[in-house]
Order: sequence, then structure tokens, then C-alpha cells
Amino acid sequence: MTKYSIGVDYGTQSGRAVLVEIGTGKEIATSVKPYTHGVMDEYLPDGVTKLENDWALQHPTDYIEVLETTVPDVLKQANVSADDVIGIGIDFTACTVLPINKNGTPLCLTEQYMNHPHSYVKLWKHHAAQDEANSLNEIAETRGEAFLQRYGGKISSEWLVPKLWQILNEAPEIYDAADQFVEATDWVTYQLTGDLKRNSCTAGYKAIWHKQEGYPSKEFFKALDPRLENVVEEKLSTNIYPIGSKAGELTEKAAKMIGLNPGTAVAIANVDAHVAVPAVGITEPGKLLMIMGTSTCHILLGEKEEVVPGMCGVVEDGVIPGFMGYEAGQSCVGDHFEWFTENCVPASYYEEAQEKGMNIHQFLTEKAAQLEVGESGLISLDWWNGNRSTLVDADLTGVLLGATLLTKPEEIYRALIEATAYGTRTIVEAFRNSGVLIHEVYACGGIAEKNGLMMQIYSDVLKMDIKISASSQTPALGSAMFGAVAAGKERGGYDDIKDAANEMARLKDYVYQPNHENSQVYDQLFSEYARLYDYFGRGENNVMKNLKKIKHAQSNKAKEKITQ
Ligand SMILES: Nc1ncnc2c1ncn2[C@@H]1O[C@H](COP(=O)(O)OP(=O)(O)O)[C@@H](O)[C@H]1O
Ligand SMILES: O=C(CO)[C@@H](O)[C@@H](O)COP(=O)(O)O
Repeated sequence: MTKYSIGVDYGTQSGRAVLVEIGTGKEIATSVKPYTHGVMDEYLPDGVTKLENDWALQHPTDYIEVLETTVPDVLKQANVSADDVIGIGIDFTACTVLPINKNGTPLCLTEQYMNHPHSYVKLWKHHAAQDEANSLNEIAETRGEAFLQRYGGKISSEWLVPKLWQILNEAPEIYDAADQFVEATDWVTYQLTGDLKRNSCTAGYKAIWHKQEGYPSKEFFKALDPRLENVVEEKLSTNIYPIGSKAGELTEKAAKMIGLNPGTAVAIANVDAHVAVPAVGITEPGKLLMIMGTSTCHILLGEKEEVVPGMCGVVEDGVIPGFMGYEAGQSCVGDHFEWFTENCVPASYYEEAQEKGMNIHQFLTEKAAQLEVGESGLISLDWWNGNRSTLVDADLTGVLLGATLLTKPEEIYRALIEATAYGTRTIVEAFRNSGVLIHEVYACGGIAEKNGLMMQIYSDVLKMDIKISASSQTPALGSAMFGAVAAGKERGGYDDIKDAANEMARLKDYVYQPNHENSQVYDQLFSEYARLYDYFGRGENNVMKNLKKIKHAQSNKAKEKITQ
């Protein structure tokens, strides 16, 4: 009898469930639910409480809605009985973190705190804790904290400790009221099993936890702020569960909510990028996976713990048990194409795209594909949402250089694509220069599937073949695989994630290969990019930070005027 597993992947804008056949990895049905509240970066749901610059929040009821609608929907579409679903796994963006009370209720859902911005889920791209991140990095460096090396020399403002510290600084009442701060991925899994178990992946990459050494010392936290001395015991937990293990089983209540059977195995929660690795069949070192969507994450396995400047982190067993898992990333990829299409493309382009039955990305891509490499005379820095790797600085901003009165939208669109490819090459070189081998490149995610030109450009810039995931929902497939592992072989699943990957991972049958002529021109362009990267990114010219300071001061002034 065929058995199935369900993977639920929570992205930036939407969540999706995929019903997958055990044994083949065939995706039988998919259901997507856009978040009702989307990303809240201007106002709270009350429509009145204004958020500061660089905030990005989510609403936890959106996560429950995803479960309630998409899981029954995939069963219905596929006409599969809940009796044949043996496991479920959850993956999420991260660090996406929320304060909860003793009952596990998010503080933003309580009457007392629902109008308080700090009670909501802070999404991975909430960048308003940069001041805390800067202080943390300074203090850690002065104290010679060894953990900094494992995070490329800097902790990002996107990670857990800066976010938590921002809450303590700006809203101590929320900090005090929170029984715990949890990753959204653990919270949703908790809603399924009734038991809060924190996963080793987010703890390792996002919360400075180490398998042997645990969290940073009390002295370190005290040096940040005396009120943080006991943060681990008071607001986190030292009970961390390895990815690839079982979190528990569906409770009666959860089973009823999502249309599965009570007792169905639930995997320990995971992260959207990391969970995609076995879903493309990577279970050994040297193979870099780019998960390309709103942002891009780069995940790679290694044998040893190496120090790589500017990487996000290296975590033992963080991706596939038995290996060091390396992560790096770019905070702005799809997001900056979206910004461009929404703000800089003339109406005539939209009209023409519509006439041709294309969306604006397809239309711009088609036009951009007709350009020769370097023909536009443009170069761009991909920092529209800060720089995650290798500079780890959310205060950096975008650059477009070389524009003239003749510059066309498709030329800028292509320059933005190329900038992200150069950003990836910078990351690849940082790994290689630090002794972490990369001999194959794989890609998955919305963009890997939707934009062939972009993948070709990446291949030309990296001068490497790129293999593409066969799944359009690779993280969800990965989560379904972890669901099957949680169920175990006895129930029709697998003993470990490698066995699941051997049978269920799939790649497309074509590979992007570098065009050597283009690669040569890209080498020249990349060396210009590298000079700009260092000039603006490493302190030689701090114009971006200075502009940001002026911007904050002036927007505060404008706000004061409104409230007077
Ligand atoms: N054809 C395309 N080419 C390049 N970018 C695209 C294209 N279509 C959509 N995008 C961008 O991809 C991003 C969505 O990626 P996706 O993988 O679907 O979502 P997520 O990152 O939330 O999982 C959006 O930022 C959008 O601007
Ligand atoms: O940072 C991570 C994973 O470590 C991602 O969750 C984050 O970049 C968001 O990913 P998406 O672009 O929404 O796929």
C-alpha cells in the first residue's frame, strides 16, 4: 500500500503544503496559502500603530490558517486517506521568532499586548536590531569570544540575540511578560504535538548554540546587559533536539484541525534552506545548494569546522547528521527584483507584457536576455536589503552605477540579476579561500525554476555547472522527507535522512553550463564589483551609513511634526 508524508514550508509571503509519495518523492498535491496579514512592515493589524524603519513582523494566526487550509486541501486534491499519511514535517524562514506566555499563546494574541509591536513575530528580515548586533559584536570581540569565529566573525541583526535584546531595550514589559522566546518553526510544531521542543538547526545557526559548548556564557550575556545574564534559563532552553528526530505525534486537537489522524509522526522542526539540501540529493560535502527566492541561502556540507569570514554559521549536524553544515546568504534577491518592478518600470512595459501574456519578470527577463554581457555599461551592488554574507551589515544599501539618459529598465533589471550573481561568487570564493571545498552547485526555489536567464548568468559568473531541483517546492519536499524519517521504517518511512534522500530526491534533467566567452567578460565585471564591494562595504566610504543616520533623524523629525 502506498504511503505518504506531508511537508509544510513557511515562506516570507505564504505557506504551502505538499503531499509526497514515500519511495519515489513524487509530489501528488500542493496547496499554497498567502498569509492574511502578509509581512507587516508599516503598521500593526490595527492599521494605526505605525512601525519604525527596518521592522518586519508576521502574525501567528496566519501560520495556523496555513495548516487548517493547505493540509486538508492536499488530501482532498489527491483523494488520499489520512490513514495513509505516516508523517508530517515543518520548515520555516529563520530567525523568525516570537514571545509566548506559559500556555504557549503568542503575546500578540493576548488582549493586553495585541497593540504592542514587540509582541508580534519578528520576521527573519526584521533589521531594526542592528544597534544591538553592533554592540554584541563589539563586546564579543573585546572579550575574545570564540563563538564569533563560527559565525564568520559577526552575529547578524537578523539572528535571535539581537532581536531579543531589542525587545528588552525597547519594551522590557514584553520581555518580562514572555515566558519564552521561540522560533516560529518550533512554535508551529508545538501546536501539532502539544510539546515544545526546540530544534538544533535554528538553535545552532540563529541562537549561538553549539552542540558541545551550548550557549555563550552567563558572563557574556551579563556583559551585554545585566538583565540578560540568565536569558538562557529564563527565556530559552538548553533542551535542544537534533534535526532528523521525532518531535512527537499529532494530538487529537491538531489532527482534527488539519484532517490527519492523531498519532501521525511529527518531525523536529527545521529551516526552509537547510531542509532543502536532502531534497536535491545532497548528503555529502562539496556540493553547494542555493535556495533562491525572496532571499538566497547557500548551504554546504563539510568534514571539518573551518573559519570562513562573513559566513552565517557552521553547525555540527546542522543540516545532515554527521557533517558540518555551513550557511551563507544574501538578504535581497527576489525582493530587489520585486522592488524594481513595483517602483521603476513604466506602464508601457506592463501593457506590452500583458499583451504578450507574460508577467513583468518574464517580460523584463526576455528583453534582458537580448543584451550582450556588459553592453549596458551598468554595475550594481546587491544590498537593497543590507548585506548578510560576507559583510554581515544590514545598514548597507543599494548602488547602481553607470546609468545614463539612455539606460533602459531591462538593463537595470539585468544589472540587478548580475549583482546577485557576483554576491554569490563572493561567497563561493570566501568558502574556497578558507579551505571549504565547493565542486558542484545546485539551485532550487522559485527563481531557480522561473528564471533561466538568471541561472545562466550565475553559471557564467561562477564558471560552474548548475543543477536544478526537479521540485518546485523543494523545502516542502525536504520537510516531507523528514516527516517520513520521523515515522521510521517500521511505519513505512525511513531510518534516516540519507535513506530518504536516496529514494525521494530529484533533479531536472538539464544542467546550466558556463558560456566561456561570457565568463571572460564577467571576470572583468566581477573585479569591478569586488572593488566597489570593499570600498562601500569595508569602511573606506561610509556614505551609506551616513545617509541612513540622516534619514533616521529626519524621519523622526517628520513624525514629531505629525504628532504635535
Ligand atoms: N521570473 C522571475 N524572475 C526573477 N524573480 C522573480 C521571478 N518571479 C518572481 N520573482 C521574485 O521571486 C521572489 C519569490 O520567490 P519564491 O521562491 O516564490 O518565494 P519565497 O522566497 O517567499 O519562498 C519574489 O521576490 C519575486 O519578486
Ligand atoms: O535565513 C534563512 C534561513 O537560514 C531564510 O529563512 C531566510 O533567508 C528567508 O528565506 P526566503 O527568501 O523567504 O526563502
